[in-house]
Amino acid sequence: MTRVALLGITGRMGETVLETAADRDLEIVVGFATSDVESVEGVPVVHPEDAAEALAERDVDVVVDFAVPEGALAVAEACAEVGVPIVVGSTGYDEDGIARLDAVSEDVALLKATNFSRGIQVLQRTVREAVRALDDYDLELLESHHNGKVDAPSGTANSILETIQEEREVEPIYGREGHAPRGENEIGVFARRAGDIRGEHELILAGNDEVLSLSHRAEDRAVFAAGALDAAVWLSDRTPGRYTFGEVIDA
Ligand SMILES: NC(=O)C1=CN([C@@H]2O[C@H](COP(=O)(O)OP(=O)(O)OC[C@H]3O[C@@H](n4cnc5c(N)ncnc54)[C@H](OP(=O)(O)O)[C@@H]3O)[C@@H](O)[C@H]2O)C=CC1
Ligand SMILES: O=C(O)C1=N[C@H](C(=O)O)C[C@H](O)C1
Repeated sequence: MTRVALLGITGRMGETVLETAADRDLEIVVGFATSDVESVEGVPVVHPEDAAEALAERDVDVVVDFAVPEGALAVAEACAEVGVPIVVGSTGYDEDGIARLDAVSEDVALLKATNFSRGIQVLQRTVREAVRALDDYDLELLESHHNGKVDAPSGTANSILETIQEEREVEPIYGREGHAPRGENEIGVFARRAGDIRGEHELILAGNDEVLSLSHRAEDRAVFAAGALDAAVWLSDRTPGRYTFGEVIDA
């Protein structure tokens, strides 16, 4: 049975991962969070500062992160110290954060994905094909999330943008106002925050008297939790390096 540590155990995703783990052949043996709570659903909660000690003491096989970059980096560096693989689900990294994750992956297996739904993985492949085939169509990207989300645009929207930029030179414009004629290579990127929307992403490609819309809607956070736990089990016995969720799906 895979022994998992859960970073962000007190959060929205933490709660869903605990529920999803209950039906699987794995055990959440410790959680990390900065709040002053002793346990969540019977799982002991430890401050990220004490992560290295807790990972070793509780014989953890793999860490799953749904927190914030600051906390994830601290725990990822503890993973590197004690040799525990980590699945990184938190979003909102800057260049320095990405470089620190790369350094961690020299010592342990690290899998980072901005979205653990299988549908988004397929959407990404479809986006690449559509952008290649319709190479002169205008592109616009929209994402919608719950009102508690702190990073914008979403990690997934940024990943979709990266895929597009691998195929075509585009200049992202984050919202428009006033006199704002569309530049030839622009891609408008828009973020909505409302209610408890689980996560919606849409790319439109428009030209030649038609509009192609590629979209995805997560209906429950369980889709992300399930994907992350699949990734955790898959990653737990891998050698050091960077891995992708696409590899888990294709395995
Ligand atoms: N890759 C994917 O498929 C998905 C990614 N996400 C990402 O997961 C992250 C969490 O989302 P969500 O659960 O909605 O967010 P919440 O705000 O509900 O939860 C955040 C969690 O992080 C913890 N936390 C906050 N600050 C720190 C810190 N400095 N060190 C350690 N832990 C900390 C919080 O606990 P406390 O305050 O007690 O420390 C809490 O448990 C976000 O980045 C989101 O974008 C979300 C869904 C899917
Ligand atoms: O914060 C969320 O909720 C989500 N975050 C991820 C992101 O930033 O793309 C994935 C998903 O859309 C839900």
